[in-house]
Amino acid sequence: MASGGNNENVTETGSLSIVVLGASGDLAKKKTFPALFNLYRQGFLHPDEVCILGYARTKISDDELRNRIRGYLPHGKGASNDQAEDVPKFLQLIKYVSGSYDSEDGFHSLDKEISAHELSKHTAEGSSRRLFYFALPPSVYPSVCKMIKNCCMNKSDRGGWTRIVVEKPFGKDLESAEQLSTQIGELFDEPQIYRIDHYLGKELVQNLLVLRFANRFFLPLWNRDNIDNVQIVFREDFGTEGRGGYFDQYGIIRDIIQNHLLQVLCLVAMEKPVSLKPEHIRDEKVKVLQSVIPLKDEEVVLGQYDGYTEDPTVPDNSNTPTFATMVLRIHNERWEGVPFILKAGKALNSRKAEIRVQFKDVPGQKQGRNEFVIRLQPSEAMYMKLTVKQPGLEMSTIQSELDLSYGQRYQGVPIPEAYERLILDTIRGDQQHFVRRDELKAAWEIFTPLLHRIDRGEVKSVSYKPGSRGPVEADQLLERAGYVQTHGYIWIPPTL
Ligand SMILES: NC(=O)C1=CN([C@@H]2O[C@H](COP(=O)(O)OP(=O)(O)OC[C@H]3O[C@@H](n4cnc5c(N)ncnc54)[C@H](OP(=O)(O)O)[C@@H]3O)[C@@H](O)[C@H]2O)C=CC1
Ligand SMILES: O=C1O[C@H](COP(=O)(O)O)[C@@H](O)[C@H](O)[C@H]1O
Repeated sequence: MASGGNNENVTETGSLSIVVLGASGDLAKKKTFPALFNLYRQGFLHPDEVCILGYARTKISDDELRNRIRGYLPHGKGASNDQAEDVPKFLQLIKYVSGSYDSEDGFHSLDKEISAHELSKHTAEGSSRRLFYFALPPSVYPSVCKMIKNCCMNKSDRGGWTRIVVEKPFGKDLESAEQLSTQIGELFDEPQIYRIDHYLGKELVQNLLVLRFANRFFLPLWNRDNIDNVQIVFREDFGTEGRGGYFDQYGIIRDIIQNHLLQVLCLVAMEKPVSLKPEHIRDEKVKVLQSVIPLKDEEVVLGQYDGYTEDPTVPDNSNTPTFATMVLRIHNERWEGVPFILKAGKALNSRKAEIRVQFKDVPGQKQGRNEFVIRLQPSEAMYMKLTVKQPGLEMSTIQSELDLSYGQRYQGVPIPEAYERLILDTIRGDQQHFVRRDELKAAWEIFTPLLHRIDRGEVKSVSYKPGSRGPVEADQLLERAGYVQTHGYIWIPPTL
């Protein structure tokens, strides 16, 4: 087997080449390079080991690439002096190679640059680390994998490794995803493939397993006997904004629900893994996905915001949903009968991502149900809504909260960006927070029948006003699923 990850004998030090493929693009400049910069600043990328190579078709010089990236690194207002001083040092680590994605010339040039770097660090052949980050459209993944395999691998296996990080979307449906997986799988072994889902790198998503399995509070309650419904919500207060062409081919289910929200669902619903080893965790996630029963039409609401088709890159008659609420049901002992409501929308009235676990009624208690909310963003927090006696002489009850707001509790502690953490995991060979092939397959199995029917125009999106809560039908579905909104709860933010 080729060397990859999850192997105790692999190299953790020595020359490290990080190649950003698609270096001239949006993702690279907005996410990948800033994440690398943050890792560099914190000492995770050592200047005496690392070289960063950008690769793309655009013909630009090293300096032109550096200038494109510079503005996206935290160095202006709000950045510390140290950060500003680190920028030029970091940029000097970056070189650029131009070439196409389907011819060997460019990849031979890339290999030459990598080898020159390895030689300059006196790295023995085959013991170096080579990381290829695909900030590219998936259509070119197969040819790029082939080029890397033919031209850029470690020359022999002496503890070094070659790993690839691939971005979503991994296919458009079950068949295309499986085809892509097979093509990549013929060239790389699973431990070399890091399918990134950046929601798995968010602080409070990473906290989920600790929270669930390290606290007595939750262990006995986390099941159908106590929990009435679970909502996993993603809301954005802006539309597709210049990404209409891409978005229209995918829609909100492929863009957010099939990956980000479903990954969160797995962590909320899975059983305790045998150990914290990546394979054990991923085994449990796959079991959850395989236990999801087929979606029912009456438990799906799709929406499209007014004005979406005014984008010139979107067809006038597009049925692509920019909003969806749907109920997933997990057929197992723990969750039978508990609706998992996944909700995602663009151009809504607020921006947030959260998990809301609503508990069943307490007999005779009318104040409102207990809820446990984990807010992934903005302002990471978790809070429990609970009933207490109203302070004072009278015996009356109100809803209040136990509140763990990260900004308050962990003042001055920086929360790492998702991409930063996940790239570091890749360098360390930890696949826990990456999507395995069978997981991906099971995820597509859930949504493919519905997606095909939407693509054929058999399931329609209803319209909603930008800046609203989305279609009213979605709130009606929520109510039918059993969610009871708490009225009269007022949160008073704590002051220091
Ligand atoms: N640490 C902190 O920062 C804390 C903050 N708070 C804040 O207090 C406020 C109240 O908290 P909370 O009650 O948990 O959260 P929200 O008021 O945001 O939402 C409560 C629930 O009601 C739904 N909802 C809101 N409006 C409607 C509607 N018109 N029809 C149907 N459903 C609706 C929401 O759905 P949807 O998600 O779709 O909007 C959500 O499921 C929030 O702003 C919250 O952020 C409270 C405690 C701690
Ligand atoms: O993957 C995607 O995620 C972003 C939202 O990411 P977040 O970390 O800001 O919540 C979304 O805007 C985009 O459409 C989608 O492709």
